[in-house]
Amino acid sequence: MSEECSASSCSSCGVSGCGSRKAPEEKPKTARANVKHVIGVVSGKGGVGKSLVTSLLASQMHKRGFKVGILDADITGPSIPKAFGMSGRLTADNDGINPGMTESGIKVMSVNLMLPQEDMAVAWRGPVITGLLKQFWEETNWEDVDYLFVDMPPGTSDIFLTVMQSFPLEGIVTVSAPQELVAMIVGKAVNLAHDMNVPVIGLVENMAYFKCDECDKEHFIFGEPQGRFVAKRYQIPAYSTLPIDPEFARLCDMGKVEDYDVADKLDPIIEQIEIASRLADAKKEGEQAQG
Ligand SMILES: Nc1ncnc2c1ncn2[C@@H]1O[C@H](COP(=O)(O)OP(=O)(O)OP(=O)(O)O)[C@@H](O)[C@H]1O
Repeated sequence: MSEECSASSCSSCGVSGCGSRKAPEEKPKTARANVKHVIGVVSGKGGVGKSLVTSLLASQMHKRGFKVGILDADITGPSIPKAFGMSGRLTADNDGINPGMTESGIKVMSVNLMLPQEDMAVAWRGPVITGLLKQFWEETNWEDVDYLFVDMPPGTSDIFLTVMQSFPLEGIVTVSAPQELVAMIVGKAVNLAHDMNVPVIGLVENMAYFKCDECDKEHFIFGEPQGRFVAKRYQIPAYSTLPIDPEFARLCDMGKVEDYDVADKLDPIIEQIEIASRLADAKKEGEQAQG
């Protein structure tokens, strides 16, 4: 029998018995074993469209027939449930916490699915957030997931470091807005990822241009996009641009982000994610063959 989670009654999820749940090694099985590939989506700065890109990548992978999950690690600014129009509270059972499910079937774990009201502020200190994130990873009943996308907190805070250190990230996709300053900040995240041995798979330059309905011309409002040069500078193998599109904001507000037709705009990133996964699978098979 499932019971409801409530973050208001406990520093983490508050499910009765949850706080005294046994240590991971004593649990029958963590869902972790069935999550095949974990991809982080990062940005050096807030508000550049990281959650939007996470949602679009997850939706695209799901449309390609993969089983997909999103772990919303942006604990103090969670926006994934709203973008997918999810409400209601999570449930838990003896095996762990059951993730929420989007309309199309993407699994989602987010603190906003634990709060009594979606506008309730999360003013928790770092160690509490760190504990919650580890719980999200270790104690969620993800079951079979081909690709788990982690919407990381913006910047390079201690929470960012926790995710980088505790989650088996196969690679990260970094999101930038067109201003050079933001690109420079992205460079910090990229350098940190390199230091932590996590490959940077792709760079998405969001809000790179605006396409006029009338003349069908692309206007580069913030000047010529710098992302291609940034990608080259940091040896990031895939690069995509997304336009400023009021439809994004409209669909996110309506909770219908899955309905956005991103066409082939993110294909270079998606192809690179698939290449990274194939490499990781081959590496695992090689290690298993060696015993
Ligand atoms: N290309 C775009 N065109 C129009 N609106 C956009 C675009 N990208 C993002 N937005 C809007 O900007 C807002 C911020 O986007 P989003 O939440 O994805 O940013 P974020 O980087 O995840 O922010 P934070 O890290 O602070 O949570 C949202 O309302 C989103 O709909």
